Amino acid sequence: MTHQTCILVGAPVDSGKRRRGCLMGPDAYRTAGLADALGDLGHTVEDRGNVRPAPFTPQAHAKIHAREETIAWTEALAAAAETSLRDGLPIFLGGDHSLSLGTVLGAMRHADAINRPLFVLWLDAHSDFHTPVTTDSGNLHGTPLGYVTGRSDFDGFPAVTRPLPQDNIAIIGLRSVDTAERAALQESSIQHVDMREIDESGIAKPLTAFLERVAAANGMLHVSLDVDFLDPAVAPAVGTTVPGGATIREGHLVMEMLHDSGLMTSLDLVELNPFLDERGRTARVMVDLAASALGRRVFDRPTRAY
Ligand SMILES: NC(=[NH2+])NCCC[C@H](N)C(=O)O
Ligand SMILES: [Mn+2]
Ligand SMILES: [Mn+2]
Repeated sequence: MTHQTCILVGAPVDSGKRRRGCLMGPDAYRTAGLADALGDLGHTVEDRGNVRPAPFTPQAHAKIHAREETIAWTEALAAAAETSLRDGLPIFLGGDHSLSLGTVLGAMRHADAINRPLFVLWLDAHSDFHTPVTTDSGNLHGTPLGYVTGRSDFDGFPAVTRPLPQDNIAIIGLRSVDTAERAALQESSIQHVDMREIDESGIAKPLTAFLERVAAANGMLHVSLDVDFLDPAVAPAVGTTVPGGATIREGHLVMEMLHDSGLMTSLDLVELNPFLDERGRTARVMVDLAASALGRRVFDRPTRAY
């Protein structure tokens, strides 16, 4: 695809779980050379710096960690997502996965405004489909898909007036799903692809099926890439490692196919915890994956029509 305006939006959200460190993510991506990698592909790159939440008053909760802070981030990031989507292809530099409560909400508002359906591709070991009531951990990074699909009990968060249809979501890479999430997911019409299915059929098959649905609906496509989608052997800098994840090549194949499809309209890079990294190697892997999603390739291939 042709040259795009890539807008880097720092989202140093660290409130979605108890282990600190994701707030350093945006600067780790900058240090690992994300802007140059995209610029080298011929794109215009605009770094808008980091979003900041409006002031909030923390309250004590028996169960939910940092609820008010996460609400403030959700509002700020929804606004940033809506604005940046008007100007180009935003890449949100996380930050933990609770940032996607905001980025997906903003993408939903933008899609509504231009009257196109929004689709979401969730690349993750986890389904992040909890609500503040079903969560065992109290960590809101496990809830963004619950929130945007309109599940109940997100009191105090911006209202989700037109929920994202479950049919418009695919989760690929699953290998850690809590009991309450599993029940809800199996009752839902979310396309959910676990590691076994990837092992048996290859990752391209379920991804192709999803991209065909996006293309047929002339959809916008928000991609949310959690570091723990990858195997911890190749991407150790994440607080919620689960063995048996995607290989580097599976990660690149997904990104290359996304680029070939021409469908991706926004991207989250989430859960990088530079405090847990080994000399920046996970940050560099994530930058390389983003570059593949924006057109870096070994050889040109005939484009596949979806
Ligand atoms: N974005 C993530 N890394 N989510 C992990 C969630 C893990 C677990 N399901 C929980 O709710 O606590
Ligand atoms: Mn996640
Ligand atoms: Mn995860």
